[in-house]
Amino acid sequence: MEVGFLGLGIMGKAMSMNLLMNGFKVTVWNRTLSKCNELVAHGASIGKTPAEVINKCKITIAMLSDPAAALSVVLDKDGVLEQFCGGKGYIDMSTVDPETSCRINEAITSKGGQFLEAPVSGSKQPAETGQLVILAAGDKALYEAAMPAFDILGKKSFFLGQVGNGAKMKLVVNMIMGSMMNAFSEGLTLADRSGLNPRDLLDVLDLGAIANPMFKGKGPAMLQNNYSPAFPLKHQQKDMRLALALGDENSVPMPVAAASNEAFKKARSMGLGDMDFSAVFETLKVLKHSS
Ligand SMILES: NC(=O)C1=CN([C@@H]2O[C@H](COP(=O)(O)OP(=O)(O)OC[C@H]3O[C@@H](n4cnc5c(N)ncnc54)[C@H](OP(=O)(O)O)[C@@H]3O)[C@@H](O)[C@H]2O)C=CC1
Ligand SMILES: O=CCCC(=O)O
Repeated sequence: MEVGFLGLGIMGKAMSMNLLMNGFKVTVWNRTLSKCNELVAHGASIGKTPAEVINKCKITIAMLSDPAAALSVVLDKDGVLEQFCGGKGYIDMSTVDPETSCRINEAITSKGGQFLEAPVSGSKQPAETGQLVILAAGDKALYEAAMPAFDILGKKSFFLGQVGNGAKMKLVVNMIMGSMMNAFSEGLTLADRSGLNPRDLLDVLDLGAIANPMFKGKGPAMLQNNYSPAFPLKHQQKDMRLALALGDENSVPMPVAAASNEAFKKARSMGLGDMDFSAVFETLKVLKHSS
C-alpha cells in the first residue's frame, strides 16, 4: 500500500518510519525539509510540497502540531487542496479542535475527496512500536481503506461517527491526563517538602488504586529533572486550552482543568514549552525558591 505522510515531528517521524519498516511505500513531506532525510535513507520518497504528495498518493496522512498548522497545510499555497480530487483520501491524525476538523472536512469533500480525522492516544514510544490508540471519525469507507495502515500504527482503532467526535474524544482524554500530571507533580512536591522520600511515594502509588503507566513511566525521570520530550508541554497546553473551549461550548464547569491550564501556561512562560509536559513539575520548584 502507498501512503503520503505530512509532518515529521516526534510522532510523524516515528509513525511514518513504522509504516516504511512494515512494507508500505511512503512519500513524506515536512515544512523543514531536512527532517525528511532520515526517512529517505530508509526508502521513503520525498514530496517538495503537500500538493506534490497528494498528487502522488491515493491516501495521505497528516500529523501536525496544532489547528493553525493543520489548516495551513491544507489551505495555503502548494497545499493539500490544490491537488485534491475524487478518489483520494485525507486522514488528519493531529490533535485539533472539532471546528478545525470540520473545516478541513468541508474543504476536502468540496473537491470530491474523502476525509477522516484520526487523532491518537499514546506518545513517542507507542508510535515507534505501533501501540497507539486511534480515535477515528468521518468517512467510514476511508476508515476501512486505511485499516492496514492503522493496524501497523495502533493496537486498537475506534470509529466514533461524525467528524468532530474524534477530536472531542482526544481532547477529553488529554484534559484528564493534563490534570493528572498536575496532581502528580503537587503530590511529589508535597511528599518531598513534608519530609518523605518521593521515591517511596512512587512505589506506594504503583501498588494502589491510582497506579497508572504515566506515573510509573514519567515519575523516575521527573525526580531526576529529566524532561526529554516525548509529548511537548506546548502541545499539552494547547490541548488543555482546546478542551476548556469545548467545556465552554457545553457549559461544563472544569475548575480542575482550568487550574492545570494555568500551570502549563506558567511552564511555557518559563521557557519549558519544548520540554516534555511533565516539566510542569518545575513550576512548583520555583515557588520553593521564591518563598
Ligand atoms: N508527542 C506526543 O506524545 C503526541 C502528540 N500528539 C499530537 O500530534 C501532533 C504532532 O505532535 P508532535 O509530533 O509531538 O509535535 P512536534 O512539535 O514534534 O512536530 C510538529 C510537526 O508540525 C509541523 N508544523 C508545525 N507548524 C507548522 C506549519 N505552520 N506548517 C506546516 N507544518 C508545521 C512541524 O514541522 P517543522 O519540523 O518544520 O517544525 C512538525 O512536523 C500534535 O497535534 C500533538 O498534539 C498526539 C499524541 C501524542
Ligand atoms: O497527546 C498526547 C498523548 C500522550 C500520551 O497519551 O501519552
